[in-house]
Amino acid sequence: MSQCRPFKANTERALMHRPRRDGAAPACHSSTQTDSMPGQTPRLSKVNLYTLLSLWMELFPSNVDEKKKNTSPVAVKKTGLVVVENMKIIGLHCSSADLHAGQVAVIKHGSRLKDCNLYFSRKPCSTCLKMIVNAGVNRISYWPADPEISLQVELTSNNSTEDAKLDAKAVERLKSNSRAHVCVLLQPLTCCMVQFVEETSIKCDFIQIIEKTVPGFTADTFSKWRQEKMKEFETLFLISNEEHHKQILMTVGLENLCEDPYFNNLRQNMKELVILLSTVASSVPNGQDFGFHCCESQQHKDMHSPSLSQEITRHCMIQARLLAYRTEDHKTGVGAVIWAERISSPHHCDGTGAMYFIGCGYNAFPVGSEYADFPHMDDKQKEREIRKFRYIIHAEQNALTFRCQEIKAEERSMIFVTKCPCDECIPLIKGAGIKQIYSGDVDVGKKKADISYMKYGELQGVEKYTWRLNPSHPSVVQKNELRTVENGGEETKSEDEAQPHSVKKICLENT
Ligand SMILES: Nc1ccn([C@H]2C[C@H](O)[C@@H](COP(=O)(O)OP(=O)(O)OP(=O)(O)O)O2)c(=O)n1
Repeated sequence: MSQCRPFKANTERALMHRPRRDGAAPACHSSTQTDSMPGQTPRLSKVNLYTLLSLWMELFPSNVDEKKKNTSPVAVKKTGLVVVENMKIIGLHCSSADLHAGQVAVIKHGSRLKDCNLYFSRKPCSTCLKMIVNAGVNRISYWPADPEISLQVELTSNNSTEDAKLDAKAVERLKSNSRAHVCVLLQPLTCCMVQFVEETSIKCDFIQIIEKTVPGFTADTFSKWRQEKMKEFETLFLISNEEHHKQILMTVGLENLCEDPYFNNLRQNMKELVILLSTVASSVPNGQDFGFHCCESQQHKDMHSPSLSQEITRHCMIQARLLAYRTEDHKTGVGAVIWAERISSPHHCDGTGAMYFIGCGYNAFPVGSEYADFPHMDDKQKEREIRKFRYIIHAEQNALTFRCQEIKAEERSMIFVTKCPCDECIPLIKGAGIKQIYSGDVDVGKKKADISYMKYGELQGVEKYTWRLNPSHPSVVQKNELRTVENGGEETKSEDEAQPHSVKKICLENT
């Protein structure tokens, strides 16, 4: 039996793969979810955004401590977790060397977990589940591949497989006796979403900068990076062998999903989400030469005060890029996420080390408004009165408004925004006490009638990091030397003459 079951909130209609206690087939939504209006660009549903962020959190760059050897008798896989309260993200976590993601959430949020929805990148183990259920969470959604206590044969010995199976049984028992819904929430992506993400990723500020800087960069280069990422992520998040996947689903109590069409649909949905994540991850590539660096006037700081690692900044910017796909502005999607770095307590339980989440947002009309309430036009519309700009809340504004932690003056806090902050947002960011801005800078200095990007350049007292070629790259150093000579009034050569090809060569390895 299959039935349509609308999800609680109308903005969050979900395809719920949840085996029912009466043994019937899981509830199923036959149509594709359409969280976009006709004629609009495709948009990510909240459920899929949270799921993608949970997968991405699993890949949060590990610090040295976390890399220490796992001594558990079972193979425990690192897990990502997103905690959602009243439809707002209040936590982005991942497991550390000592603690699982669910345990981290209990330590961080305690009884505030009551009525929250949790999105795990793997089905949590019984140790975590019993505490989470006990805290009174509303719903626990998990990615239906290998669970936290791995069931993948090649990773486990005979003994540990037995322990893993015992754990899976305990989880089922906890699940059937708890008020919380423990389920798989996945929604098919809106029509053309993957194609849209690919097109917008290649046009995003970061790839545009590479394109302008690197001779010979083409769409094929991006495509190659994307294919490599896809392979890597498929190994991590999917189970290539269908039979193995079915066995895992049976063991974790998802036998209803082993039948077609549910099984095929499930695998298809999972694959598309993994492709989407790989595409977004490729849009801020981790080559050796490009990264987030302090703007020229602040460069001395870049050299002296230790800044965030490129791996972490890139990770956070990709979170912001994912958030941008929930925009309500069908021309320009922007995402923002605020993190801070704890200065006290050297013993961080979180897999994110000293970093902790403060808030996130995307550009959208005021909360609760309906599609037709406000104009959606840009500056091509002659009548200024019916343009979108006076109504839309910017990504940074939403991130600041719905933050779940205070911004502490004594700590280093940073905002990651996919686009340069505009003149409306710069005073807000500075006023909030945010210490660093990581952003795109393609529009810096742009002035339009209703939105401008003039204040960013003059902003003092906040460190500004933009995506560009490493200032210590030979070609940049040589360019600077050339400029010094120019200012000294000596004879200058053309850039091409001055830079032998071997020096200019820029590495674009996407490792
Ligand atoms: N740091 C920023 C910058 C912009 N926005 C949002 C506010 C508007 O929803 C949209 C405005 O983007 P543009 O300045 O790019 O303006 P247009 O959407 O009109 O596009 P165009 O670049 O063609 O002018 O982006 C945001 O949330 N955060």
